[in-house]
Amino acid sequence: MNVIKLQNVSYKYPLSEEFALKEISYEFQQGKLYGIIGANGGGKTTLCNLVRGLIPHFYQGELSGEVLVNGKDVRDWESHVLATTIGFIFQNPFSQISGVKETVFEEIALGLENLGVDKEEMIERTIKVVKLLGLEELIKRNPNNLSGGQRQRVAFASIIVMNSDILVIDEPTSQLDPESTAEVFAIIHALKEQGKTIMLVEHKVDLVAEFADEVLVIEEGRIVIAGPTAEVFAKEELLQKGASLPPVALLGHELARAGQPLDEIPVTIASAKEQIAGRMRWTNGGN
Ligand SMILES: Nc1ncnc2c1ncn2[C@@H]1O[C@H](COP(=O)(O)OP(=O)(O)OP(=O)(O)O)[C@@H](O)[C@H]1O
Repeated sequence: MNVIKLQNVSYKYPLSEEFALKEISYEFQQGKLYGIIGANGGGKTTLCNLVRGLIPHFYQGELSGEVLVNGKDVRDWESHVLATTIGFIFQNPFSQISGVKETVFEEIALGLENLGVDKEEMIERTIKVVKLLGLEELIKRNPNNLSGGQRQRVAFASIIVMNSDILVIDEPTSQLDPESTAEVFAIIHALKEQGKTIMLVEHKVDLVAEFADEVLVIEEGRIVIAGPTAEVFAKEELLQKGASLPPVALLGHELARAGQPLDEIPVTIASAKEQIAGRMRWTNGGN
């Protein structure tokens, strides 16, 4: 079942000459993780803003085509209802903390409090998310005194507690160190396992290759390549589209050029290891 359907969507920001999105059509299926990649200024954030209803509810501009969320056009959704249907996490962990709460626990519960959720239920749901993300040690801390990685995990908790089935995540690790990045991807993976539909804008293509079911490459407002992750990253022409390839895929292409092709272009480390180990067994057997 598709939860988001874009049909021939074009969009131009107010006062802008150029369309930021051009004739975009794609269906996002329930429970899948979609990696969105491409060069800077291609339109990835604009696509996120469209799906979460900021376009056209906040940004006016010129919008044509259909944008359906759970079968209903974004133009017909009330923006506050759409905001709880789609959870949104963005790149700057520092601007995602409200600044009005003194403990991490209260910060995570804030969205539920704003919705007027019953206190007992609010505490119960917050405790569940704290446990899920292993944030027990942080709950009494002041959210304003956390590191970037800790803030991003609290931002995820604040969204997860709302129980949205669709999550739009825009470059969540761009300001994080490798350790915090790994923690954030573990959370994203767990959310996918729970059946959430996830749109993830991410420049780190090796992580997209590990976790995404499908990948969309966006260049100058158009989807130029899209499909199952292994198929998309096997295409070397991605490099001409302003996107990069996971290092193992580059290795696969190099080996093919050197006349030693693997059975298929690997896009994950596991697949590369398996194929290279298989090749070594074969070589040793041949000696
Ligand atoms: N509020 C705005 N008003 C006018 N034009 C905008 C606005 N926001 C973005 N744009 C333009 O729309 C185009 C797409 O921008 P967008 O931020 O969606 O790209 P992106 O792929 O997310 O880039 P990045 O990887 O740098 O975040 C760019 O040409 C950008 O200058």
